Amino acid sequence: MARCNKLNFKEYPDFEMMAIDVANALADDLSEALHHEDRVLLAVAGGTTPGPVFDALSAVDLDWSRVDVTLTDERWVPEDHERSNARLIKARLLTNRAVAARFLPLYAPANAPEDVLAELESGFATSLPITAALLGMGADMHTASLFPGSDGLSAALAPDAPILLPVRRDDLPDTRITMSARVLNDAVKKHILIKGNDKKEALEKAKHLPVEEAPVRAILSGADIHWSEN
Ligand SMILES: O=C(O)[C@H](O)[C@@H](O)[C@H](O)[C@H](O)COP(=O)(O)O
Repeated sequence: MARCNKLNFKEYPDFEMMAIDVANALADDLSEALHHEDRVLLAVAGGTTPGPVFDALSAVDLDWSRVDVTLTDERWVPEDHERSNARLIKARLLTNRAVAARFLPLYAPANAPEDVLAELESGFATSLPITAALLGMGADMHTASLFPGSDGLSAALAPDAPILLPVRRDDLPDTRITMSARVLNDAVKKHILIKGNDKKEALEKAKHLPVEEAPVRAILSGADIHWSEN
């Protein structure tokens, strides 16, 4: 993999090739870990970019019955809501061969995440650390729901942060729940999937900013960055 300013940066000629390559990389991470672990944990971002990765990954032949699948973050909306990441994952990833995987949700019916945080975290009691994480990034340098300027960010960046935290910012339509930076960064393998020149430039900029302004920095160390222009 080519190195770009010390990041493990891989550039692809098009998004389709990138999606297939990233799906294969995730499948390799999981298969390798399944040789020596009873169960493995895959954590994936939602949003608009990773759908084609999920399509390819869901068709891979591996022992999905020993795979737990969760989200790096979620919108605090019911699972049938159009902005629900769980809805996306169930439609695009937990299908085909991957239908045998076990889903660990970051949402439970309650008005606010604070009401059910303990219950949600208990789902991870025996699953952490994350075996493989597929993360995205916004042009504002957020990753998962670690948003610059949000309520909850400094707690989520703390070295002793809990597994899950609520995050709010006035301009976000939903309350978010996110895995803490500590838990995401502890993933055995981290893949960051980004598309477009604006995000490539944002990533370059992030390396020179404090983590509070560029939260993606918290998970960059050792991560493989996968980028295509279109
Ligand atoms: O559920 C989410 O929205 C995320 O986990 C979030 O961090 C996402 O990865 C970025 O916002 C990039 O989103 P896009 O892929 O839509 O650009």
